[in-house]
Amino acid sequence: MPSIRLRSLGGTLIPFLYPALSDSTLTSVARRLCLQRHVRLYSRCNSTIAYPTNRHSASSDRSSHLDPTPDNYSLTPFADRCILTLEAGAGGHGCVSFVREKYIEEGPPNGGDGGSGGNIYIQAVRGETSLHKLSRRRLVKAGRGKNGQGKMKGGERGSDVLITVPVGTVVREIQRYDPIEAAEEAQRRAGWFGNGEASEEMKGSYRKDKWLVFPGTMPSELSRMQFPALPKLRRSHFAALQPQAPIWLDLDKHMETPMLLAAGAMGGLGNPHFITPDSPRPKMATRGDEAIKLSLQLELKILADLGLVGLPNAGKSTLLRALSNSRARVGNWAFTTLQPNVGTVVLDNHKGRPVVVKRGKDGELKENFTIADVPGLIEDAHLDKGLGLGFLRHVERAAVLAYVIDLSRGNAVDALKLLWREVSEYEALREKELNAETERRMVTYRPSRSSPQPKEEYNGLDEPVFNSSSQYLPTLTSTTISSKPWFVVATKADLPDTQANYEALQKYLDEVNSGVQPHPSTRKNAWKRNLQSVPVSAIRAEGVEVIPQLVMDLLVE
Ligand SMILES: Nc1nc2c(ncn2[C@@H]2O[C@H](COP(=O)(O)OP(=O)(O)OP(=O)(O)O)[C@@H](O)[C@H]2O)c(=O)[nH]1
Ligand SMILES: [Mg+2]
Repeated sequence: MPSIRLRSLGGTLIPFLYPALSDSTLTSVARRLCLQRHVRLYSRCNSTIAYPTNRHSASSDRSSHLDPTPDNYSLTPFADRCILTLEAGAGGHGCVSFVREKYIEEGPPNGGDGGSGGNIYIQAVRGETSLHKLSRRRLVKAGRGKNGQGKMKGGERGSDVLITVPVGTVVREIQRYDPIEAAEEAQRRAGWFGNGEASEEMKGSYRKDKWLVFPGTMPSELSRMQFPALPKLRRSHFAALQPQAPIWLDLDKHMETPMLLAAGAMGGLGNPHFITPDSPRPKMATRGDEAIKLSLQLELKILADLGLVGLPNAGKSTLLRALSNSRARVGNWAFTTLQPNVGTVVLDNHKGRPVVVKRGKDGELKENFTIADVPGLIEDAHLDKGLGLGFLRHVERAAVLAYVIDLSRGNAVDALKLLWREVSEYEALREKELNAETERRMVTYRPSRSSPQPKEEYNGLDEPVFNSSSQYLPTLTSTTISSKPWFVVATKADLPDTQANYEALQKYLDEVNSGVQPHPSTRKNAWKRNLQSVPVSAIRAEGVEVIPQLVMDLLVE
């Protein structure tokens, strides 16, 4: 089949898009893009794209992928925020039991200890993409330890629970109830904790919530029974592995092993623990401890390499389909996309030489990169109009941003400025939020494993303790949006009368490059090295070939 360089279809010259630009201007665009390779790509694309006479035969698969019917899409349940309550496992009760054997009339005590409660772990794993399962679950409880049994049998440990989350999840603590800390606090307030010993008052009293007695003990007998002092509060040895309170984790990497969030409580003590010379057959055991409860907020911020930002109906999802195997929904109306879509662009198709080869910053050969497509932004999105702003957090952490501009709808330069205005507003909002959060974290309340304070120093107020060390503070900011590398994808370039719009857009970017025009974000440290616009027809997959190389070049910056 002959390959056709220029062909008129519906008044549009194909390929590629703007033949007027193809010889002189295109070479200069390519130079601007530092894309000598791309010229090859362009020219290869020009010389190899061949349109069959019947457009719908050979290319029907491809075109139906890029211009699908509105119902041809895959929709996976998605949630990017959720609040979870975690309850580590409570401890099992200790057992009151005695040896019963022939010829041993009153056997010694042999009640086993209760098992400790299960732990709750978290792990960020690559395969997960959404928090929807957790948002439905709301309460996560680890297993309770089993009770101890006779013959000195200790109770089994409660079952652990593992929460798996997508890579990119940020975990923040909202509330915490630590029974040990609460008990220590209560003791301190009551003045029992002067020298770390329980006072005489605590001895001899029966507390239903702490003690278990031999079954069948009569109330009258109970009142005569002498109870020893309650054993010291114990933390499970796992508790040392819990993250520092208040929890703030940024799980931005795949984790090989789970991380402990909440350790289970200790089990109660069996009756042999309470043997004294005066009471060789104690009829009491302690109940298992209550476990820690945490309320956490989980927020997913997708970690894609390229984020697509654009007005509704600009063609973002079509572009994503053209670059990857994504089945994002496409439709000729605003807000077709209601939740973020992530697609993966495979650079090495494993058919001979890789299409694009680049080593990442860490020297690792990159075989693919990911693209996040989010709902469109509209004017005044920062005033909570439309959907896009709420979803901008998913492109906030993308390494490179692509502003997708529809060339067939109004002035492309105005559209780009509008997008930047909204993105800048979002950035300002985020900065405020981060500052407030940093302040909040600089003032932390008494850490959970604090040693009891001497009585005279304790003034009875819940006074915040200033945490002068910042070593536990995680890095709060990723790169600000305006300082990320970015470029413009000018879509729908196949439509008539779009060429002038594209030229004006590129002229504007050149002027920003050279400093004649201010950066559209109006920020000081905004990125403006080699600003470029790439004209494409996503619906025909024309011109999109240069994007992977361009992204890879910018990723290494
Ligand atoms: N002619 C032409 N039409 C396109 C092109 N890209 C997208 N379209 C059409 O533009 C319409 C909108 O495309 P989408 O990809 O859904 O746009 P979007 O930016 O994802 O829209 P929202 O999800 O609503 O923000 C669809 O009817 C597409 O077929 C293109 O390059 N050329
Ligand atoms: Mg879309």
